[in-house]
Amino acid sequence: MSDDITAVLTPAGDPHGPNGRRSRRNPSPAELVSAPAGAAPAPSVSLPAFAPPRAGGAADVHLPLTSIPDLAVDLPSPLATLDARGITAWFGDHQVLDRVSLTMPAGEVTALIGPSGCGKSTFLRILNRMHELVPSASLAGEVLLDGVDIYDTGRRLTEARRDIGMVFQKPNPFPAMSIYDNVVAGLKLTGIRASRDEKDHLVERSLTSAGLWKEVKDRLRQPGGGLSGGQQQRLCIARSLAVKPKVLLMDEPCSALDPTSTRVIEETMGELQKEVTIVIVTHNMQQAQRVSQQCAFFLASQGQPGHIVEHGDTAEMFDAPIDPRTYDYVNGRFG
Ligand SMILES: Nc1ncnc2c1ncn2[C@@H]1O[C@H](COP(=O)(O)OP(=O)(O)OP(=O)(O)O)[C@@H](O)[C@H]1O
Repeated sequence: MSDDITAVLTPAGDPHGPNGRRSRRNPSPAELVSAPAGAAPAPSVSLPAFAPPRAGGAADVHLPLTSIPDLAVDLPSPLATLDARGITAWFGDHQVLDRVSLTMPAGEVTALIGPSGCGKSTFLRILNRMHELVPSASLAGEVLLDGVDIYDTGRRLTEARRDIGMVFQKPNPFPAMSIYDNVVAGLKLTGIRASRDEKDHLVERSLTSAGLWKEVKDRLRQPGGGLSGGQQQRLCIARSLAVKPKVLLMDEPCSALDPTSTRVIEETMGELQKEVTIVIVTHNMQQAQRVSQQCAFFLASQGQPGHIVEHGDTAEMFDAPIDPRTYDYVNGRFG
């Protein structure tokens, strides 16, 4: 990526529509940096189904790159709590979540568990406004980051994405781009300027936090695609960390990895939670127990939309769940 790239940001428009539903808008490059490898960019859409037309349509706005002084220094982001309130979600007319409320406390790891199709990933994607990339998607409810609604019309989409990063199931570094450039890629795409020294510092800091620095410090100019799967996933974590998010969302981050790489990522999460609040979707009950302090059990039963059956302290959820369905699920009796 060249240094003179101009960040092209697409205004979010009004995410609220009639009936309290929020709906889709055009993807920006900042969204595409966090999109899974191989995922087709969301189609360019004119106007959301539920939002009133805006004069002039969704024209791109070229914003100058801005320097954010606190970004590239050692100061950690203040730990933040993420609060989802009454989240209901649809794909077209298909309701997939029903009034899901969950507090994900600052500095803790919250695990989302439940059978396939119960809406865990949809919920996760709502937490950083990726749900709206799907053309038919809409939602109702609030997502508060330290009390501020990330869907508020006064907040830029890129701001929400910077504060709430995402790591996907399949590692998705830019394969031909160097390890160094992979880490700093998010800066330009979120409109942040940093000096060479700041970038050097940020790369070392982010790779160290992601548990990868020692393995790659002598080959930072080699392509990210040359790393092993587990290393690539940690590179993606480093890329997310480079913009100093307050929350890191992880959607089955170890499901494509071998047990050794999985253990390294889990250890990395243990260190990371000191500087960032983590929400992880996992099908691995042992992993949920190992890495999380809070746990939420989702279920979509008998054609009903997904909802939370039970949530709370992870040890209690596994040792003494209140609901018999939770007991059955965490003991492998279904799902
Ligand atoms: N892009 C989409 N378009 C239409 N329906 C979708 C889309 N993505 C998910 N769904 C539907 O939403 C529901 C919830 O899916 P979601 O992927 O959130 O569940 P999940 O619990 O994460 O499942 P898994 O554990 O298998 O990943 C499912 O019925 C799914 O088919």
